[in-house]
Amino acid sequence: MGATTSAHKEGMFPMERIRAQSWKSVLSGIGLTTSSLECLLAARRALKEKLWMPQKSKKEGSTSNAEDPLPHFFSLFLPEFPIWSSAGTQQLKILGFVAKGSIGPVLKVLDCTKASVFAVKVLPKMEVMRRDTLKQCKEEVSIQRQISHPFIRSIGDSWQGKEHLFIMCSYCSYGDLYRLWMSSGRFGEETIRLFAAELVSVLGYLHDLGIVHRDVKMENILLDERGHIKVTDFGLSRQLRFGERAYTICGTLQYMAPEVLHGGPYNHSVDWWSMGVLLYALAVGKFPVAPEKDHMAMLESVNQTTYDMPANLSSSLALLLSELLCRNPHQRLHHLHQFESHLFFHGVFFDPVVLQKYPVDFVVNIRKSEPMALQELDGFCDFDCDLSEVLTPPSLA
Ligand SMILES: Nc1ncnc2c1ncn2[C@@H]1O[C@H](COP(=O)(O)OP(=O)(O)OP(=O)(O)O)[C@@H](O)[C@H]1O
Repeated sequence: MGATTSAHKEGMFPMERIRAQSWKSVLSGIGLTTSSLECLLAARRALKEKLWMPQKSKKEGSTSNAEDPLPHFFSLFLPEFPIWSSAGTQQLKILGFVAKGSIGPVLKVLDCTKASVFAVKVLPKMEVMRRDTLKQCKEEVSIQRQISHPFIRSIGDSWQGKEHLFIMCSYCSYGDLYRLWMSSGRFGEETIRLFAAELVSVLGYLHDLGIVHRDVKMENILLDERGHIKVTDFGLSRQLRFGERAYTICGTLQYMAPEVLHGGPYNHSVDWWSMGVLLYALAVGKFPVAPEKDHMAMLESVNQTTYDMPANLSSSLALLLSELLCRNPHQRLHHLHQFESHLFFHGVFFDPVVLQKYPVDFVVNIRKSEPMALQELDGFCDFDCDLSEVLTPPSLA
């Protein structure tokens, strides 16, 4: 549900942006041309031959390849993804398959040297290139390395093998908010208040650093073993200097603010709109505006729909939702002090230490009765093997 999209065309007018969607222009946008992609593929083929036929090279009397230039298929992903030898991953034991990400699977692993469990996101390099998400993957790692917050999933390590990129981070045993919402339906206002306060604390922190997340949605909010949130997926995030505006149509259609759907200009306020969509769905059990086939139709729908505010919502929550789902970004709530003084948050301290003090009973109780199922991965011994052969088709479909 809710696929993430990005137009990758900052600084252009909407119609130009749409016309410029040919794959050549997309490639040039990340510094790759058609011929450089061909070079890349050739380099990859040559590399494969070299790596997969070491015996043959030795027999033919080839010397050490230590002076060879770094093949493209490695250097493209540096420095965010350093090269690890397979020996480097030997202390990692794969415990199971967690979920299917948009590009590749997420695995649960045990780091035997630290005796701790992590999640490893596995991104096939060819798929990253094919989908033009190289910049996104590198951005995800570099932004996550700059930030540290109790309600943001921390990144442990990132590296590359022959075929894949790997991002290792703290493991969130209760899955994501979307799965919880699907299994439980509407949330009570106490739980919404806590999640909303935690999310306000994260977005306030990011915005103070100039970072706009641009893909706030239930699937990108993980839950730790005490039920607290861990915001993830910084692949579409961007740092905006003071007064700077963005223009890229990106994010997840149903969560996009009208000014994003319009093609900008927009700023950090778009994250507050997305938070409004998310809280509305948690409280009401459905999205404020039904999904449409593309961003033009979605914009029309967002501009025309007057969303229902069910009578059973408290007036303070209804007020908060309407102030977040405000089409005019200048009138939308966007300052921490506006939340601190809001009726819905009466008595709430926006301090992560205080917010984390108690486990979130609602989450813990649901997860106790419905533990997360992990698919076992028999025979998965090499991190860099062909994943499609190891994972059964239904989970990767
Ligand atoms: N650290 C983690 N602990 C537990 N589960 C995780 C973790 N990271 C990711 N997941 C699970 O894997 C899913 C996909 O992860 P993630 O969102 O990082 O991948 P993605 O490829 O960026 O997907 P998308 O672009 O669709 O958001 C998450 O929705 C979540 O269910």
